[in-house]
Amino acid sequence: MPVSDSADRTSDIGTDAAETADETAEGLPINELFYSLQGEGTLAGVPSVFVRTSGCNLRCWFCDSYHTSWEPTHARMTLAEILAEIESHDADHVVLTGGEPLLHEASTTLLEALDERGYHTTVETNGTIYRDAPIDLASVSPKLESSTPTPDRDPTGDGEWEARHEADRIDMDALARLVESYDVQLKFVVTDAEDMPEIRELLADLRAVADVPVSDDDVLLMPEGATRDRLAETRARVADLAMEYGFRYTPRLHVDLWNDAPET
Ligand SMILES: C[S@@+](CC[C@H](N)C(=O)[O-])C[C@H]1O[C@@H](n2cnc3c(N)ncnc32)[C@H](O)[C@@H]1O
Ligand SMILES: Nc1nc2[nH]cc(C(=O)O)c2c(=O)[nH]1
Ligand code: SF4
Ligand SMILES: [Mg+2]
Repeated sequence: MPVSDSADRTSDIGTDAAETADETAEGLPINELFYSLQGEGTLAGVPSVFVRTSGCNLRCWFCDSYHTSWEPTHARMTLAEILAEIESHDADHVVLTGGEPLLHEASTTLLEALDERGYHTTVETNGTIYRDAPIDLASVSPKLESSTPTPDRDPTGDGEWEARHEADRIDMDALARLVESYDVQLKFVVTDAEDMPEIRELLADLRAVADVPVSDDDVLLMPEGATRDRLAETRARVADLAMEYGFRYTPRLHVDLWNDAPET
């Protein structure tokens, strides 16, 4: 269902502090809600309902969900409306994504309601926020230095977000709590070999602080690219890097199938 044109659209939200419990009653800012195939990660190919919240605490220059981060637009939906829309599709997997879905306290309430109804839940998160919720797969995509919106790569301005993004993109405590609490896949967006030393350092730091092992099997390299043309430039290089380093490769099936169309 396209929800981005709804009349109750409000202005900018969710770019600063996490939302409070008071706001839970008002539901969630939803950019889009649609049925598709999971395009990324270990569940690639699984029919799933996607719930995309709006608002993000980071600003990756390459963000393929521009209208949840750089220019957030949304309709607020109550949890009852979201659940009814999910239940109208014949799927047992739900993917909660964004934007950054864990900014919102109400994401926990939604996940609890989905769990009660027997859904498998995947949460797509940048790994900077921990919440205690029934999450079957935490699909964590920590952001590398190559994601930072430097002035030459800023899609809207002159690098105004560079320092804040750089300061906030890794929170080792939140990452450790996520890997300790949930089944996790660590899904790194990779462009070329320059990304690899940082991935190895991040894994070493995480393994030093986390109380559970972090297997290379749970580390996925995903080619950077929001369009078929861009993926054609990055995917073979990233596949080679996965083989060289012994990590997994994940495709972006939805980009192959539907390019950059909304609600896919
Ligand atoms: C839009 S994000 C929303 C969830 C969360 N904010 C995050 O970044 O993980 C969903 C997924 O798309 C990935 N992504 C965003 N832009 C991308 C791009 N241009 N190429 C490849 N992956 C991208 C993110 O890394 C993340 O795994
Ligand atoms: N088909 C499809 N699969 C996805 N897996 C993760 C996505 C996301 O944006 O979080 C995504 C998405 O946007 N579309
Ligand atoms: S963290 Fe996710 S939603 Fe936020 S800007 Fe980066 S890719 Fe986009
Ligand atoms: Mg996507």
